[in-house]
Amino acid sequence: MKIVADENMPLVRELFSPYGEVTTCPGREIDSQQVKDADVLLVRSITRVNAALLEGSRVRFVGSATVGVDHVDQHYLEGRNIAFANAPGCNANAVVQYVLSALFRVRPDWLRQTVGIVGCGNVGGRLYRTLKALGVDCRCYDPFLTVEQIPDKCSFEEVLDASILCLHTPLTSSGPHPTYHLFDEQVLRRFSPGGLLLNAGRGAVVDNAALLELLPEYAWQVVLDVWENEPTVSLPLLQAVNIGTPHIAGYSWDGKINGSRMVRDAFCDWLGESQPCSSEKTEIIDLIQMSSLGKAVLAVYDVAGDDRQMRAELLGKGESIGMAFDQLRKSYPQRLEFQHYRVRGCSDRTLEQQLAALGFRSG
Ligand SMILES: NC(=O)C1=CN([C@@H]2O[C@H](COP(=O)(O)OP(=O)(O)OC[C@H]3O[C@@H](n4cnc5c(N)ncnc54)[C@H](O)[C@@H]3O)[C@@H](O)[C@H]2O)C=CC1
Ligand SMILES: O=C(O)C(=O)[C@H](O)COP(=O)(O)O
Repeated sequence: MKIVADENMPLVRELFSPYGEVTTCPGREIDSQQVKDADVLLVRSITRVNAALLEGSRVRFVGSATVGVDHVDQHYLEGRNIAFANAPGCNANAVVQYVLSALFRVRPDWLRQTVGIVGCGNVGGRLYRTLKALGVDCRCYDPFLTVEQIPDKCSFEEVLDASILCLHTPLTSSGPHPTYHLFDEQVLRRFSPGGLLLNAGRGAVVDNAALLELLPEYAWQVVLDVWENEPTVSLPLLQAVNIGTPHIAGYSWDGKINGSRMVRDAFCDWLGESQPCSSEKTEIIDLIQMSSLGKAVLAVYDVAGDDRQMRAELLGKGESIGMAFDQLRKSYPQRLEFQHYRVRGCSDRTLEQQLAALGFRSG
């Protein structure tokens, strides 16, 4: 069996070589020539999977080690009887931890403010439960969920009244509630001046040109992990935001490995074989002298480092912005999630409980 895979899918050789011959290449270079005699195609979000790529190939299974599926023409795959699997929820912890880091970095007193969450699935729902455990006032907009699923469900108008807005929707352009440019000029103008807007869903959920134009007037704080027209992001917008990162919110090591494993497991199901079990030991790192929640979060993951690197690599790059953006993602350092950290010697009971709510170990 011939398996063609994005080289940025960690452990792909270890996980898939028991089933066939694995060839890897950069995701943006996967083309119809490379896949024409492949049986299996494994991608991440940067490979467009559609008729142009697959027509005439013998691909029977497509796996995407991602949550988002806007790069995959699932309708085409169904029509051609090509099996498809993605990795729902694989990196939800990573994105929640990115959000916490960004909030502590940009607005240290955010715990006392109202946080609006738009899109309350694996990421937004986990963020909601984490914030509730910390006692934060939340309101949630997700037209596909019930109030039983999300007790603080509210209308779109109400979510726009929050002082902090976190966007975690997929990118959709059809259906009853499409998200493409959901935050267009008119909607952005309804968001409180001085509010904090964070987008870690998909870039085009926010009209980036409108955001850039309105920013001076509304003095929002802005955190963007995702951008319209990635990898060619708008440099004026990067300069205008408080935190800008190269679509790495979900890039914890755990999240990326989960993605690869979930696709491998779905592939085994498709083959009708049992899923191999993994017996990996969790690496534990000790943290000491953590006097506050913000200190612990930023000690483990400080989003400001990713922001600095993005500015250093992209600003002044001219035509090679896209290459620099992709390179930052490809060479992203190993980032371990909070569950790998044990906080020692914490004498404050409330802080200990809050750390536990975020997934830190105690001991
Ligand atoms: N920045 C990054 O690294 C990452 C970005 N993502 C993006 O974030 C999105 C969300 O991830 P998950 O929570 O894991 O997906 P999910 O599929 O579990 O949840 C998405 C939620 O958005 C809701 N939704 C859909 N349309 C909506 C609308 N018009 N208004 C409000 N809510 C709407 C759905 O009902 C669902 O509950 C993904 O589709 C992906 O595009 C996901 C992981 C990492
Ligand atoms: O899972 C998703 O959806 C994401 O946005 C991923 O974190 C994107 O990572 P790549 O697939 O672009 O490496």
